[in-house]
Amino acid sequence: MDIAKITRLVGIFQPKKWLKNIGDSNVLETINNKDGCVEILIRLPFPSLDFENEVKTKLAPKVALMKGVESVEWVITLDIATLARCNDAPAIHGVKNVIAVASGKGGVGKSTTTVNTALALAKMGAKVGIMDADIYGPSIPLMLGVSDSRPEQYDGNSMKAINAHGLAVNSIGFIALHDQAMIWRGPMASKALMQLLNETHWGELDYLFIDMPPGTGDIQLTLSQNIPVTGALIVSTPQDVALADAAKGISMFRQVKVPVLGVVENMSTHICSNCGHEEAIFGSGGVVKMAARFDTECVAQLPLHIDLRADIDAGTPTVVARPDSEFAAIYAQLANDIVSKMFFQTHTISTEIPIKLT
Ligand SMILES: Nc1ncnc2c1ncn2[C@@H]1O[C@H](COP(=O)(O)OP(=O)(O)OP(=O)(O)O)[C@@H](O)[C@H]1O
Repeated sequence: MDIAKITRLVGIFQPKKWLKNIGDSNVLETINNKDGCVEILIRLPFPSLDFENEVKTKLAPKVALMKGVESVEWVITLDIATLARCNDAPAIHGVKNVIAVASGKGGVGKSTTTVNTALALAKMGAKVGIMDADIYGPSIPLMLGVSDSRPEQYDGNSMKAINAHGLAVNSIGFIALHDQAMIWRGPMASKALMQLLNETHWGELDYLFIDMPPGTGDIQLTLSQNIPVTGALIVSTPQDVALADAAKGISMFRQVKVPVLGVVENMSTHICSNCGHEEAIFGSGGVVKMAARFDTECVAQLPLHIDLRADIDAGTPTVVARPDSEFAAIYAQLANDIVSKMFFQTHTISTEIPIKLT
């Protein structure tokens, strides 16, 4: 059996599409050969459903047909890269990459999208967390079924993130009464949220999602400037009023040089749970058009469906409650697309010694 040929085959297959620079992160780790039983170890810098699918459908059959190859075992492991943060902001202790999820308008499904996408990414093997920064409606604890929990003290001066469905979670709702948080002035709210971010012991995370407060005011602007964000995801419904606000969100992130990963169209159509009839109650095609106008793209379309609402209200989001559903598949593809986009649109940095903001 010709190991060099297998190496070449894997080499030709992967750097073209999967890596900007093969020297950046060696995807092909080793090939072991024991009497025709080949073990191919691949190390990916981000979780990828697409890569696994292509290995299975395109590469594996070619290797299996090679002379002298009796059997092949593919081992795909993750060694998630730390990517450049906007404005070179200092890192959050233990956190490799930060994804801000924002919406211009409230109630469009930003938290629902955050929770399901984070869970989908965790299912793909990444270590994921969520910080609920939505002072106007901190709903993440409820959505993950941990609203009665409280973060424990850690090290005397920080709190330990709660574990919910395998995610590390902390919420402004755990530490401030809802009515109290809502009336905070801009600087007070931003300070409290930065404290929550930096004084939480997140553990080792590959990706931390930040569920931002809706809107594009002072608080949101200050947060986008101070949080070491790798990329931002915008959520909108296809309705004109929501789109106008989502466009303001894109402009806000661009102003502070945060790369926008794309726009999720939530409540794209309504699917009747009785007859399956699909209707574009908020209009159709709005997000695709708006995203194109702002030189970004619509990264996913989720319908308005009773299961998505009922699952999350019960504290078991759809990705967990119905892992084989079409909705779970859409969130998995969304998670897949944003992490690969982040990887390709920026550069890898070393995991530096983090400096805490106070
Ligand atoms: N695709 C969907 N299908 C059905 N219900 C949905 C969908 N997306 C969101 N919802 C429901 O709509 C309500 C608002 O969603 P969510 O809290 O995620 O919005 P939000 O944008 O985070 O709101 P806020 O502005 O309060 O932060 C929730 O009850 C949620 O369950």
